[in-house]
Amino acid sequence: MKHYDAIIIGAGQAGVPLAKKMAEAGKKTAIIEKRYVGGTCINDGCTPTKAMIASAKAAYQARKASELGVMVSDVTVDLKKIKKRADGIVGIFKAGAENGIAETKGLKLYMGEASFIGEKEIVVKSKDGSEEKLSADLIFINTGAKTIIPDIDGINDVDYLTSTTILDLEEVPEHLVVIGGNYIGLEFGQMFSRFGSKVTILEQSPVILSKEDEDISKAVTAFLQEEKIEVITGTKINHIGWKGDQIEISESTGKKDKKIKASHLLVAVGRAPQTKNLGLENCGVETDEHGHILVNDKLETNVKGIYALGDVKGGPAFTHIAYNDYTIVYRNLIKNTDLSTKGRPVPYCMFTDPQLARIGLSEKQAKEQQLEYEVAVLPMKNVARGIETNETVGLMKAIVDKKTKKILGAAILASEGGEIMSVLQMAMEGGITSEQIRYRVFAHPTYTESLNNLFMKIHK
Ligand SMILES: Cc1cc2nc3c(=O)[nH]c(=O)nc-3n(C[C@H](O)[C@H](O)[C@H](O)COP(=O)(O)OP(=O)(O)OC[C@H]3O[C@@H](n4cnc5c(N)ncnc54)[C@H](O)[C@@H]3O)c2cc1C
Ligand SMILES: NC(=O)c1ccc[n+]([C@@H]2O[C@H](COP(=O)([O-])OP(=O)(O)OC[C@H]3O[C@@H](n4cnc5c(N)ncnc54)[C@H](O)[C@@H]3O)[C@@H](O)[C@H]2O)c1
Repeated sequence: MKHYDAIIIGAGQAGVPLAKKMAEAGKKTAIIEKRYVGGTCINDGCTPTKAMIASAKAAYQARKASELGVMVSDVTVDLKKIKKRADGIVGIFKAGAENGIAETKGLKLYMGEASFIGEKEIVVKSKDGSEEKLSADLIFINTGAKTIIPDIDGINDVDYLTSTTILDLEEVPEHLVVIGGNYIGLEFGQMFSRFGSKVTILEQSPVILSKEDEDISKAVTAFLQEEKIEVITGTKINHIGWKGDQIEISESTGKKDKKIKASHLLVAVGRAPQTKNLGLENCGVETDEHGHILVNDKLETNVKGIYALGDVKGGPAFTHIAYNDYTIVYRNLIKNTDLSTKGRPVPYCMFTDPQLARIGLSEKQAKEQQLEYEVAVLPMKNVARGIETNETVGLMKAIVDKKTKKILGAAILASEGGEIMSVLQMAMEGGITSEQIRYRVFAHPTYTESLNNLFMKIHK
């Protein structure tokens, strides 16, 4: 059995940089990957979807170009070409991650599926059937998550798509029905609508984006409906089956029963941690009832020397959180810091157009916590930059502590919302108040400049 100082299971957003840094710090390190180096983000998540969303936006803007006095006729979409571009970008990013591993001295990549056979012992099973046993003093689990297939009658009899397999389509679906009205459902739903599909979103909660404030959820629903996307909420799907060459979805909303026929069905109801086949019973690492690995705020499991990072440990499932997990674990182990995940900001951005970017508390959460707060709202139709660029859909909203005027949270539903939100995140981290932002000088005419006007709602 080969012994290492450190083994990383999963070459995802935490695993790759952690493996490189551990090896550079002089630790004999192995990283094991069962599928593609780079994990979900690079291969089937952020990278291909954001590349394809850029194509969808180009199609949308070309159709709207006449509003800006630019005449474009016959906008057509070539999904094969869009896919080729996205695949090309994925290829470059993946090769970058692979080369980074190959060029790091003291780091060995094993391609195969890892599972525990003892507390600090692992077997790697390769696709060719060969097996190798490894052991290490430190083990880091970064195995990510995969699509949940809900327990709906008949679903396994039809050819449904997931966020991974939908990336292989080369023809635009005639009618795409999406189960789930959150990040994946809405990003793909709007993308394919802009490519030319009829799109229906089916969400079981009374609203889409049910964790967000009501005004935000309503505003997103409104712009999706404006683009002719059908949004059905409060639905219960009773059965899914074939009807000729179409997929038939039988659902009830309230007392109304409906059958919807679709050429394609996308399942986007969340993701589950990849812990089932890890043999955790052999090392004693504990999980919660959903299979997420239980960790403390230093990302240590209940077994000394075994850590879990990224999606597999539950909580917010974003690339930047997985990456931040690596920086915490690495610095604590190698740089003797005492960092934790406690109180770290959790920004996120849904890449619909306009983007929905969030940081800190929502109004709903501020109310639940019985905080004394004020709310500032600025519609994008009142933002100079938005008017000039013809991007007037959405709103900026901030929650401010009534006494200290510190920003508690923000929702920026705007073109480049993610960038605007990051400015507010920095203000929150630096303790800059809403009153200071109200009077700060920002370059004109930028979206950020409108933060003056947003906080004018409070500091009149
Ligand atoms: C369609 C889609 C779009 C997304 N868009 C965004 C976005 O815009 N922004 C954002 O922040 N996040 C986005 N996400 C989420 C983001 O991709 C994840 O949060 C992120 O990839 C998590 O990183 P990770 O390192 O925890 O896991 P992953 O990146 O999933 O990596 C885990 C790796 O472990 C490997 N593995 C699993 N089990 C084993 C085993 N037993 N042995 C060996 N290897 C194993 C897997 O093959 C995988 O390569 C998106 C996700 C999806 C699905
Ligand atoms: N831009 C981004 O940061 C981004 C983009 C895509 C994905 N992601 C990550 O991917 C993860 C998964 O995203 P997701 O959208 O699949 O999951 P999600 O858990 O965020 O949302 C799933 C939605 O499906 C609904 N749902 C569940 N069962 C249903 C049913 N039977 N019928 C109808 N609706 C049902 C839920 O109510 C919920 O609204 C998220 O945790 C997110 O962090 C992030």
